[in-house]
Amino acid sequence: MARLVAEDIAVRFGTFEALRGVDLTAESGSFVTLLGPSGCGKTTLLNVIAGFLQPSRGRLAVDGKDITALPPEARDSAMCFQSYALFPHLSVADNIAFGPRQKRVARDETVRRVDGLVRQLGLVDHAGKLPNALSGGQQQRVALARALAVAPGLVLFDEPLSNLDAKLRDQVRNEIRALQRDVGFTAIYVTHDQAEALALSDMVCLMNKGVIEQKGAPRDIYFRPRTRFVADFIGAANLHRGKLCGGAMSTPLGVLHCCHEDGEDVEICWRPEAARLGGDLSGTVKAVAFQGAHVDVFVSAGPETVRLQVPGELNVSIGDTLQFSVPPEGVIALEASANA
Ligand SMILES: Nc1ncnc2c1ncn2[C@@H]1O[C@H](COP(=O)(O)OP(=O)(O)OP(=O)(O)O)[C@@H](O)[C@H]1O
Repeated sequence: MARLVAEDIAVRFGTFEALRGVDLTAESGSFVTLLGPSGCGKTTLLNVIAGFLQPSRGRLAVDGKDITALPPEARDSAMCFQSYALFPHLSVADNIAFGPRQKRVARDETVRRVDGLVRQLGLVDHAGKLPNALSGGQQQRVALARALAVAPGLVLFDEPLSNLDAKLRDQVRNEIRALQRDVGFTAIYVTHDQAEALALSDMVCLMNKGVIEQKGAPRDIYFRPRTRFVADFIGAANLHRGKLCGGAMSTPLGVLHCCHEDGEDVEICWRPEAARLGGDLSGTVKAVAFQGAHVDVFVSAGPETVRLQVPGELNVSIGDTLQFSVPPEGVIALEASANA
C-alpha cells in the first residue's frame, strides 16, 4: 500500500490551466475519489499521478519518495480504464498475466496471482476465453484483475463503471471496495457520479475548474458543504441568499433560522431531508414524486421552489398548501467560492 502526496500540482495546455495548485494526500490503504463535472480536471490529475502527463508545476511523492519525474512503468501504480483496454487476441488469463510477465515476475508467482484473481473476481469459467466472448461486467472484472496482477501499491481508476448498467455498476462497485480492503491497495478513483463517490470513498475530492474546491470524508462534504458549488453538486440543496439578522433570514416561504453570524449578503442552504412537517414555513405543492420510503415534494412560494423529503406515507397533492419547518441546525451558511 502506498501513501501518495501531491503538492501544488499545475497543468497547462497552451494558455489553458487545466489544474491549479492541487494538493492531495491519499493515506496508505485509503479510497480517494476525484469527483466533479465534465472538464474539471479529474482525468488530467489522474494522468499526472499515473505519470502519463508531466505537471508544469508541483511535486508528487509516494511513501516519501519523489516520483514526479518517473515514467509510468517505474511507478508503483496501475491504471484501470473505462474502456477496459483489454488485449483482444489474448485470453482472459493471459490478459491478467501480461503485467507480471512484463515485470519479469517469476512464473510460479504469476500463475499464483492469476489463479487468485480469477477466483476472487468470479472469472473461473472464463479464464480461457477471449475478451470479446465476455459481457461488459466480465470485461470490467478482467480489466480490474489485470491492474491488480502487478500487485501495485496504488490503483488508479478512470470511471471504470460508466459502461455498465445501474445494477451491475452497484455490484462491481462493491466488489472493487471489498477487493481493495482484502488485497490492500490505495485507490484513486475518478467519477462524475456523486452517489458512487459517497458510497465508495474514505475521502472525496470535489473538483471545480481545475482546483479541488473541497475535500473530506463523504459525511463532511455532504453535511458541511463550504460553497454553493459543493452543496449543489453533492446531493440536493435548497439555497437562499439574503440578509441574516439575529440569525433569521426572510424568504418567500417564511423566516428561516440558522446558527451563523449575521451578514448582508449571506447564502444559506438546507437539505431536503432536514425539513419537518408543520411549522412557520409554507408554500404550494407544485410536484410530488413518490419514492417508496419517502416522497419528494416540490413546494413554491413567490419565485422560490424548494424540495422537501417527507415520509412515504404522507398523502399530499399538487395545489395543497404545506406547512413545514427547518431546524436551525439543518441550515448551513455557505462561503463564496474562490473559484466562481
Ligand atoms: N491534451 C489536451 N490539450 C488541451 N486541453 C486539454 C487536454 N486534455 C484535457 N484538456 C482540457 O482540460 C480540461 C480538463 O480535462 P479532463 O479530461 O481532466 O476533465 P475531466 O474532469 O476528466 O472531464 P470528463 O469527466 O469529461 O472526463 C478540459 O477543459 C479539457 O478540454
